[in-house]
Amino acid sequence: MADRMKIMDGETGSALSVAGGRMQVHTGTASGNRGGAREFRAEPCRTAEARWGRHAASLPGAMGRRDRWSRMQIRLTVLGPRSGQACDVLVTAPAGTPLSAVAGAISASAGVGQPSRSGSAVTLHAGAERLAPTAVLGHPPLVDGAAVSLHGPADDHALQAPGQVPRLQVVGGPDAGGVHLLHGGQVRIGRSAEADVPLDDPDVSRLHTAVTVEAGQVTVVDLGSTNGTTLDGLGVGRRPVPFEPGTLLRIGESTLTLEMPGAGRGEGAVPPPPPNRPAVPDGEGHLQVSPVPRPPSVPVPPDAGPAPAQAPGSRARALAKRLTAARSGARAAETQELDRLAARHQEMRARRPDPSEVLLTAIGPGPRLWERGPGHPDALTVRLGTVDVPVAAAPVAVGLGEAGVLGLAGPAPRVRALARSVVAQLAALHGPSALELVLLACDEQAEAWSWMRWLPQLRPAQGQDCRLLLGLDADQQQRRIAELSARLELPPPKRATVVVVDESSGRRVRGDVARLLERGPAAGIHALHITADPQRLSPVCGARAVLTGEVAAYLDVTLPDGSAMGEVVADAVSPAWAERFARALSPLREAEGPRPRSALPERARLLDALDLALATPAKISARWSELPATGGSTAAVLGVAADGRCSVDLAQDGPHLLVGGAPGSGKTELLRSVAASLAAADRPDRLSLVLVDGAGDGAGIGEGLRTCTDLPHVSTYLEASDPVRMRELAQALTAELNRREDLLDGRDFGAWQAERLLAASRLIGQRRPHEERPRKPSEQGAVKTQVRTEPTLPRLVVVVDDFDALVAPALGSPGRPSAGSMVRALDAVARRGARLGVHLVASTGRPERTSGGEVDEQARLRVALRTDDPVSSRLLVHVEDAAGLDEAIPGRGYVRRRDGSVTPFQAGRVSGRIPRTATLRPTVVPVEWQRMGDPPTRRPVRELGNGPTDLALLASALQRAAESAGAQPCPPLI
Ligand SMILES: Nc1ncnc2c1ncn2[C@@H]1O[C@H](COP(=O)(O)OP(=O)(O)OP(=O)(O)O)[C@@H](O)[C@H]1O
Repeated sequence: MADRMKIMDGETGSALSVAGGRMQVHTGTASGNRGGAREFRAEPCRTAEARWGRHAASLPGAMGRRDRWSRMQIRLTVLGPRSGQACDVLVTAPAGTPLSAVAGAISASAGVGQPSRSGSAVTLHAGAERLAPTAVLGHPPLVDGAAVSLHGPADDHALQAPGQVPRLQVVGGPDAGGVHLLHGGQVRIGRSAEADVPLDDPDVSRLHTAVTVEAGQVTVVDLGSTNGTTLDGLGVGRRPVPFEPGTLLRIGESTLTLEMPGAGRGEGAVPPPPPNRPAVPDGEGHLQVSPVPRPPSVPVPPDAGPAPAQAPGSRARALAKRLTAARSGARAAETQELDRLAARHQEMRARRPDPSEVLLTAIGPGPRLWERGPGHPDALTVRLGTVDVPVAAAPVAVGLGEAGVLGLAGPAPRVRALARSVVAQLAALHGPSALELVLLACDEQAEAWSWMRWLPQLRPAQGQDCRLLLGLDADQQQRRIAELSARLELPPPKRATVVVVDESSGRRVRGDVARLLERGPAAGIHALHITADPQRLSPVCGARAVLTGEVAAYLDVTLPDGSAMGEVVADAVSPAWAERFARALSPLREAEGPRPRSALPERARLLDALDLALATPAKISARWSELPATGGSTAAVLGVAADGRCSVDLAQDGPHLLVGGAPGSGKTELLRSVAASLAAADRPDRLSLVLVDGAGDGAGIGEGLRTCTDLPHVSTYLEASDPVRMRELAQALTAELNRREDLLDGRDFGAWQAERLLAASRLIGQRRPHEERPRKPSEQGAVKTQVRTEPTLPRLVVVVDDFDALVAPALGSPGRPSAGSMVRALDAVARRGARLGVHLVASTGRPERTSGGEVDEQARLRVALRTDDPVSSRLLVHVEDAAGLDEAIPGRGYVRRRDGSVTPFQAGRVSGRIPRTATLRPTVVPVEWQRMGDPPTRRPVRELGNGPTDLALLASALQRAAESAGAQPCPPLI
């Protein structure tokens, strides 16, 4: 356990330190305050730590900015010194941490050395790049999904865009998706490992074809292959022929194209593609890609019929007949029709990106990244392969929206290669806000899907109890199916779900998959059902693609309209391709737009909301010194609203605040937060707090308002279980009201304060006309002191928890005999207080009991936390919404102001333990991806130990600030 920590406040020079269980608040020297330390016996708490990063990141608006302690979390793969040895690790560290801080732990995770090994003694590479120890975690290349190697430079699969170099792209076939840069000279393509461009295509010879780049010209020759080479359908022999961009090079079942970035494509050249999308590092391991609202890249011409790829096979065959007729010299009109068709297919190829385009889209990130939202015409449409009818390499695609369930069948390795291509298209073209992916596969197939662990769409975004939406064993499968099944009755959300159900090993996924496949599409849950045997495909598949042929390179496709197409060359991509694709996608995030108004954090820390995360005396003194000499502040921060801090001003919006809610809804905590934030707002000689625990339960440790008594502003604390003191306080409160009436002599508190301010400024300005020189600061200070020595009247805020227990005390409760006098005194405060600078902040657990009383009537500021019923909510804030609030989120509520507006907010917590800096220490934890579908092991929510709370930290800082400002707390009322 790390038991030493120090938090410095750079602005003020103050510090909080915890060492050996003792907490010290050191007064800063930057503002000239006296140095010193105040001590608490404290056990550092292990659990409060987890909240820190989450809260800081979750606060919206002004408080949602990433502060200097924001947390960075990335998943990396560590490649060990022996090839093939790799493990994933989760690295958590404060943003800005250098690699050297975790290099030792990273190498230890691969079984090399000790975690404590100095970072500079470890050499790490990301691809071919040697990483400097000063490389910053969370910034490229050390972002989510990166692979770092310990054994020297790794194969540079360059997760960067390929830039302006000519490249060969494998656009179709059994090993599609490759992007090969042509730097010059000869490049041999073949099945052999010796080939410069190896292709896993059984119909390709070991060394099949060569492409040569020389003096800016690109040529192609056949290297004596068995099955020959064609370029746009024309045979290529041993003599080099020019290879033009845009033409199709066919070898075996593979199709390749040449791309020459920056170069035109001859006559009628295609305009250069749009530039890649900017991906801005957020310093926390991700790259933010902003959405580009634009029409689909190639709009469908208005007069165009349905895309041939989705057209019935008969239609395609008819088009082919017309092609033949035209070739044999038919009329010019037919030729025109052909040209139109060719252009149309060019468009279709662009709309149905081939696997190499899909890879470039992820790596760029390319202009088409996540282009398809819910209304996009090609949403959920995926390319399955190509067919040479009516023109070469026409893409064949199917819309999952229409099909509902797409069945893919064939021998396991081949069908998974096809499925990889389909899933990759979905992930490249639909952002995580438009698409959720879920994987259900049996244990033994899991490894084949390991690449999916990097996809952002596989992360749970709807509160699912897991770290990735995986169902790899019976338990995970049942959980995922239960989560999805719970949505079957609901209308489809905007965000689609695609479930990948892999049963190609012959084993069935556990759970009611049949029901999910049948009813899912109507609820926006689509599926890919993958089997080895076509007979085992679900009968509800709306479209099917069955691998055929000797080496399962072709597809028989049945489209949603029932039409069929044969001899489709399947798009298939390798596991290595998929891994590279998914890692490129892993760090990408959709840049956050403005937070929706309804979005509130589940937890909020009051000190963050007060902008006092480091509550140091100097910071508080500086705040108080900005207040006018007289008057003061009655601003109280309640917590966080959707657009930032949620605060109220008792004097302006009140004068009184009533808080209601069911047991456990967070009333007491909110009252503590109000007391704490009032104290932070003004000096204890100008604002005095009287605390009353109406249910008399303040004796328990950490209970009631007793925990606030260290605030220097608290002059009086009372438990309602003491009838004698209760009667005394009731009398004292009434006497205080009378005293104020006399002093103010008919004026109200605000006017009296204004008069004092005027008198003070007169006093300061009195001698000015006769003076030859302006007053020195020391002389002004003397005048201010003189103003202060006149009779002062602090604002008084009476905070009463469980007011309902005073109104209707339980039979036999010790305070019962005096409760009536107390209620009468509080009623008087409610009635007369506004004019006299006396405010009431009261909570009620039974609004029906307190409703209609003076306190209820006079409280213009009203809060409803979760209520047991709509009636209580209505009694509190005139709307019923508080009855629907979640029990699991204490502190969530609505505030109603004088003007009738009702705003949801999350109350700031002040009794929580101070977040420890220990969590801000970098950690490197190995992760087993197959287990990421399990419920995450959570730190216990219960706070352990009795470490210092935020409230104690604030109270200590306030006491020091009050001392250094010479602010004497007000005398007790009793
Ligand atoms: N804003 C908050 N954020 C996080 N936790 C909170 C918040 N408010 C309250 N809680 C937690 O909820 C629990 C109940 O809070 P609290 O005692 O304030 O509720 P209450 O409404 O006063 O309950 P009761 O009427 O039973 O006294 C406590 O464990 C507290 O720590």
